[in-house]
Amino acid sequence: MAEGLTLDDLRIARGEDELLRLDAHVAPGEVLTVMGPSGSGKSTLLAAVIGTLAPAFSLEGRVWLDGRDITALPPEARRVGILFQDELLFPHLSVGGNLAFGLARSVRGRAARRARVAEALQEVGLAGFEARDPATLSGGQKARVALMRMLLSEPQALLLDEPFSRLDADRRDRVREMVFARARERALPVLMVTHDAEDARAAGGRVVTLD
Ligand SMILES: Nc1ncnc2c1ncn2[C@@H]1O[C@H](COP(=O)(O)OP(=O)(O)OP(=O)(O)O)[C@@H](O)[C@H]1O
Repeated sequence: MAEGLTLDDLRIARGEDELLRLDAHVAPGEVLTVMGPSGSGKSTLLAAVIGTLAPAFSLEGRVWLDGRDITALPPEARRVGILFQDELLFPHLSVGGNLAFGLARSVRGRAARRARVAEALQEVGLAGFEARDPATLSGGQKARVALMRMLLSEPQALLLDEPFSRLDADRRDRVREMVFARARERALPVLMVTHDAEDARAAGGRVVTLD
């Protein structure tokens, strides 16, 4: 199997009703945008890829990631990162605590972990924000922390579920560019669900529409 994310004749049904069918390969560094009306199954598709599909649904076909068949793996073993519309930062942890939570176990030792968190904050223009309470951040700052928390877990693919829709227009452009640039640098395949044609245009890749 090729590098990247492959949805190999994926079919999701609820009882007798087929909700969606998709056959697609997303190469490393490429963005595939999925559009479609409300209820067409966009979030359900992402749930199938991260491994959190509700029991009401059945799944056929396979999901491959960098040559591994991840279809039946538990979510934490898949190495797929996701960003949602809501950043979902842990409110009881500091910014640094949120990032340390995401940090891959392979980074060992207190000093090394601290350094990696500091570097991540620096990378998104938030140097020195370790002790801040997430509640005191702007929407764009929260989005950047969520992005780095996800990347620190060293995913091999990135899923985006309307991640920019809560941001105001100005921040949306900057955060979007930051997310796509990081994904390209790390050669991550990206699967993005959105209602926003501007997201699709900025991603620059192929668009599939669910009906
Ligand atoms: N846990 C669940 N159990 C049963 N049916 C569900 C469940 N979650 C969603 N559905 C149904 O599955 C269909 C697809 O839902 P989904 O959330 O994937 O759509 P969507 O395209 O993401 O919609 P939106 O654009 O509004 O977010 C809908 O008919 C929805 O009601």
